[in-house]
Amino acid sequence: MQMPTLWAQLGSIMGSLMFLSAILKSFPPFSLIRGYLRVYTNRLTSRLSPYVRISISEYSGDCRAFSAIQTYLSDNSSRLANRLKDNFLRNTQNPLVLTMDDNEEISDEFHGINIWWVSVVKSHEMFLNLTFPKRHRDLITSQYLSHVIEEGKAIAARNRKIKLYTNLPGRGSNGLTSIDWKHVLFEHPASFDTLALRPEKKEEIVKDLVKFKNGKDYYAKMGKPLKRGYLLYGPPGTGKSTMIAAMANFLNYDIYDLELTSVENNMMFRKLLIGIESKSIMVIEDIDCSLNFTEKRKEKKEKKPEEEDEDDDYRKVTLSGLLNFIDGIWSALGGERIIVFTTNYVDKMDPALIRSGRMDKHIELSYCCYEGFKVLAKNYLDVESHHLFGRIDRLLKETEMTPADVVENLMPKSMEDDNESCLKRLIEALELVKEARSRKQEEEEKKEEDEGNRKDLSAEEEEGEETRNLMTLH
Ligand SMILES: Nc1ncnc2c1ncn2[C@@H]1O[C@H](COP(=O)(O)OP(=O)(O)OP(=O)(O)O)[C@@H](O)[C@H]1O
Ligand SMILES: [Mg+2]
Repeated sequence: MQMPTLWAQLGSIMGSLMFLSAILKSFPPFSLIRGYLRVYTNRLTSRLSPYVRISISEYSGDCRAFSAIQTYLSDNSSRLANRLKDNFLRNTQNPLVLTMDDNEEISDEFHGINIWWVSVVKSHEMFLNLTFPKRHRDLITSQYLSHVIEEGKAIAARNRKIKLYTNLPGRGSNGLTSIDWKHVLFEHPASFDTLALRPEKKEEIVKDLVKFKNGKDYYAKMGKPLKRGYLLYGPPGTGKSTMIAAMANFLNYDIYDLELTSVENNMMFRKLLIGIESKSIMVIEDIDCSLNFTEKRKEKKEKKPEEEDEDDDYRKVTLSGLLNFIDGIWSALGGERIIVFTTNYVDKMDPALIRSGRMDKHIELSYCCYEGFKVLAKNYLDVESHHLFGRIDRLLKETEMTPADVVENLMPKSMEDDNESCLKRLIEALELVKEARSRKQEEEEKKEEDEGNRKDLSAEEEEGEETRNLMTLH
C-alpha cells in the first residue's frame, strides 16, 4: 500500500515552501523569516495531518536496535520493496543481504494498522522514517517498535552464518609483522547426531553446553564471567576437531582457530584475544606442541642473553601469559566465550594448565565403540541393523580402532560397493588389527620371558661365582 497521496501532496507543497526558504537564504535579512516559515509550515502540516512521522537515526540511541530494525525491514523488503539494493555486509564472503534502497518505501501492517517506512540518507547519516496514523501513536511506539526490534534480532540470529577465523601473519604498514583474524564461512556438517561417541557421554556434553548457553542469569548471579573451558584429549582420529565443529554448529558460535606458533609475543596475543567476538569458540589445537614450541624458542633465546630485550619476558607467548589471559583479560571483555584445547598426550600437559577451574571439563575421545560404529554406519551407509553388526560389536570389544579408521573402511569405494561389502571390509580390517595386536602381545610376552630367563641365568652365574670364591677362601 502506498503512503496516502493527499499527505504526499502536502509534502510536496512543503517542499516548495522549503525551496522558497532556500532562495530567501541567500538574502541575509530574510534568514529570520525563512526560519519562521519552516517552523510554521512544519507545525501546520503536523496539526492537519492525521499521521505521525518518527525519524530514527543510525547514530542516535541504541545502534543495535537500529540494525535490528534494518534487518527486519531488509527481510520484509525482499518481499515488499520495488527496488532492491545488493549489499554485501563487510566483505564478499558474507551471504548476499538485501536491504532497502535509499528513499525506498516499505509498507507494513500491525494489528490491522498500516505503517510506512522510508530510508533516507542525509549528509552521510541514515534515517529510517516511520509514518503511521496519529490515533495509534501509543500502540506503535510501545508495541510495534519493540516487535520490530525483537523480530529483527530473531531474523539476524536465524540468518547468522558461522565463521571460521584463523590468525594469519602479514606485514603492517610499518613493515613489521602484524597479525589479524581472517575468516571464511564455516560449513562443516558435523553435529552431535553424527558424532561417534558413547550416548551417555554425548548427552553429558550436550547438557553442559545447553546449561552454558542458557546460563546468563546463573553466571551473573554467581558473579562469574560467561566462559567455559574444555580440554579434548585422545589419540589422532578420535574426533576432537569434529567435536569442535559439532559444538560450533550446536551453539551457532564462530570458531577462532588460534595458531599459537605464529604469535610472536604477548602483545600480539592480547591483540588477537581482544579481537575475538562474543558467541565464539576459541580453539588451540595440539596445545602440548604449541606450548613446547614457545618454550623451545624461549630456551634458544636464553642461550644468547646479549640479544634479549629488556622486556623480552613480557613479549614472549608463555604458558603464564596464556593462563593470565584465560583468568583475566577475556573475562573482563564479557560476552559468551568457550575455549577448547586439544591434545593427543594428556599426560604431557602442564598440570597448571589443566588443573580444575582452568579447564572446566576434560573430555576423553577414544577408540570406536559399538554405539559409535552404529552412528557411523547410519551416517555413511544409511544402515541401522545388519546381520554383520554382531561380529563387528565383538571385534570392536577385542581390539582398538579409531573412528577415523572405521570411517575409512566403511565408506563405499566404488559404485559396486554395497552395505555388505563395506561392512565386510571393516571386519577384515578389524581382524587384521586384532591379529597384529595379538602378535605384538605375544612378542612382548616372549621378550619379557627371555629377559626373565636372562636375569635368572645371570643370577645363577653370580651365585656360582660367589660359591667358588667362598670355596677358594676356605
Ligand atoms: N568421533 C567421531 N565421530 C565421527 N567421525 C569421526 C570421529 N572421529 C573421527 N571421525 C572422522 O575422522 C576424521 C578425522 O577426525 P578428527 O580430525 O576429528 O580427529 P582428531 O581427533 O581431531 O585427530 P587429530 O588428533 O589428528 O587432530 C573426521 O573427518 C571424521 O570423518
Ligand atoms: Mg584434530
